[in-house]
Amino acid sequence: MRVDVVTIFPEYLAPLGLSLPGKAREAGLLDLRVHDLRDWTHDRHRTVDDTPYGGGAGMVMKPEPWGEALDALTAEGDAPVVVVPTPSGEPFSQALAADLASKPRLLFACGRYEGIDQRVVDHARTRWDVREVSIGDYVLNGGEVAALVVTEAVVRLLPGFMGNPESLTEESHGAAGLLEYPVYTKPPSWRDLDVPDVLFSGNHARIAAWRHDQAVRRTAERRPDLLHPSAVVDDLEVRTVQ
Ligand SMILES: Nc1ccccc1-c1cnco1
Repeated sequence: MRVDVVTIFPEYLAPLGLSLPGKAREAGLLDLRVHDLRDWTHDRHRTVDDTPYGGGAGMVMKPEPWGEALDALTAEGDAPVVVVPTPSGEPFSQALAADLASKPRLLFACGRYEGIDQRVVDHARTRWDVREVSIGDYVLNGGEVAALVVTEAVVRLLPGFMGNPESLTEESHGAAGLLEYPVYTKPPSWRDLDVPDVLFSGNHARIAAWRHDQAVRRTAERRPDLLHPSAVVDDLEVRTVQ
């Protein structure tokens, strides 16, 4: 997969060179290219923003640099899915991560200030698959953090990336659609807190059943919205109030 990130803060994306995505790059699974939007400006101050039409606080990112950047970056290679992080976007989810992981190329357009001139997105939609994506209902200063989040969630799903793809099924929001069960390691007792006996039983069917039950209970307690209405947890019957 090729991932292009266009930003006025390229150094913000440095963490992508570390850990998970870094490993993916070494393995040749990820071709990551970070670009400075100001490379597509032509004035002495390398201007990327201006005051908003209609008045109001803050500045808006000018369309011209974005148009030139997208033109230049899409002149070669696969047509990208253009991912625009924005608080007004569709909520990012594991399902969306899986969808994006199936694409040959992503191009993140990271906005700052009060946002990018709407015509950039409108024009991009005439040429590419554009996904406006929110990583949550809170305010950030720009799209770079969201690009880091989405890239990590997508890259770890690439075939050949995770050493043990089985773990993808049991983690929170994995294939099982549940939160993950509690995990333990040595020592068997720590500050008077003991590891559940079932995990020492050696009975793999019993351990698997206990883990599934813990995952369902935890999901019912913390995220009943993830459970189907018909799910029943022992004496806990999860109902949705219509
Ligand atoms: N708040 C923001 C400001 C700029 C670009 C993205 C965001 C964002 C994305 N997901 C939540 O917020």
